[in-house]
Amino acid sequence: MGSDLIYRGHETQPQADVYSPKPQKPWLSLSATRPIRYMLREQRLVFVLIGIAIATVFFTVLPSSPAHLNHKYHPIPDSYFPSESTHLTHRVAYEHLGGFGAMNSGGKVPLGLKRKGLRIVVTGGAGFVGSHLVDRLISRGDSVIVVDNFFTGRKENVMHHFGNPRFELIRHDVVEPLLLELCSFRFVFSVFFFFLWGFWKSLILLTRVYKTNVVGTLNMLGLAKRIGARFLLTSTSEVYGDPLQHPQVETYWGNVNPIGVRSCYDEGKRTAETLTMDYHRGAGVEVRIARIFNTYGPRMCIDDGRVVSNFVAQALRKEPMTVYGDGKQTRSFQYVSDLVEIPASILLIYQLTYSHVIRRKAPP
Ligand SMILES: O=c1ccn([C@@H]2O[C@H](COP(=O)(O)OP(=O)(O)O[C@H]3OC[C@@H](O)[C@H](O)[C@H]3O)[C@@H](O)[C@H]2O)c(=O)[nH]1
Repeated sequence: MGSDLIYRGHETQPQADVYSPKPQKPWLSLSATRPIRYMLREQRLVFVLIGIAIATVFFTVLPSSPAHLNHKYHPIPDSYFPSESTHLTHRVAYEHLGGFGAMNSGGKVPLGLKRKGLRIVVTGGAGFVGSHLVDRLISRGDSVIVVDNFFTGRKENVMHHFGNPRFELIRHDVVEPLLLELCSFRFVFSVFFFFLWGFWKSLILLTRVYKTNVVGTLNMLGLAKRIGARFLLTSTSEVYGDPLQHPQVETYWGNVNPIGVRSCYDEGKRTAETLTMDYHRGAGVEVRIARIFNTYGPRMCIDDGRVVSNFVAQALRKEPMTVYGDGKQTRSFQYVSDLVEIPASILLIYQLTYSHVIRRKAPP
């Protein structure tokens, strides 16, 4: 009976924790429309529309790069290539926008930001002109890989860059292929093979001059093509040979003796120019050719046989200066630091819409 005294009132209480499913809501419930109603109520929609309008104006009305950079192909102007090349079209710098061309090509570099350095391979970079170019490139913030076999180049010309993380030196002869793996970078190549008459005078070395200019240029063009780099050939005024026209303009084809004593250099550079233009026309490699005239300055070899070094050496030894021939020949001379401003700036000119032969020559 005791059990009768037990309170059993709870058995009659409603079961609060019994599961009772909520009624199904329609698919587009009130909670789903709540943000919309909020936006309408708070007039947020106006701000959203204003934002979209600003973005539209920014990305469509204002071009991301200057109009002249939006063209993919441009004819080569007649004034530079009066032969069959005038009818050809070719690629231009800003097609390589994934690489170094992207750096300054769009005109949208925020004010105050420094230019991103280029990655440049300079062959012959330990030589007279090459080392001055390397100095110039490093000083403006570029990264440089010098390739040199030290035939005429000297380690002392670039030693002051040792330890700089933006400088590398490779002992290599460009006559052999250079299998650098440079994926994801866009390098620029400068090729320096200058003719030092006092040095290259034996038969074996004269044939070597030709081979270096031709096979070396071919190898470097192949590398430039493989990695999608811009290529600068440093050519020479000697492609005009013994010119019949003064001053020489880019459209003048020269007067070269193919069997002359210095023809290995003249013809070697002429072939190098031919190869450069063939890689441009046939493979779309973007190229520059700079025809450099008589250059002097620090790091010249005193015995390289050129007129400035010869005269200086003879003056220092208090010997008479030797004037070859009738002495009526003329030259334009330039100081090396003036010269290297030109290739350095060539590499930066993204606005150039055609490959360009640039003849660097001081006024006579
Ligand atoms: O002792 C000398 C040396 C040279 N000369 C004359 O001086 C003139 C200049 O001769 P250089 O040997 O200095 O050089 P060049 O101007 O012919 O070529 C030079 O400049 C262009 C570069 O591409 C060449 O690599 C470089 O040799 C020539 O007419 C030469 O006959 C002399 O009268 N005396």
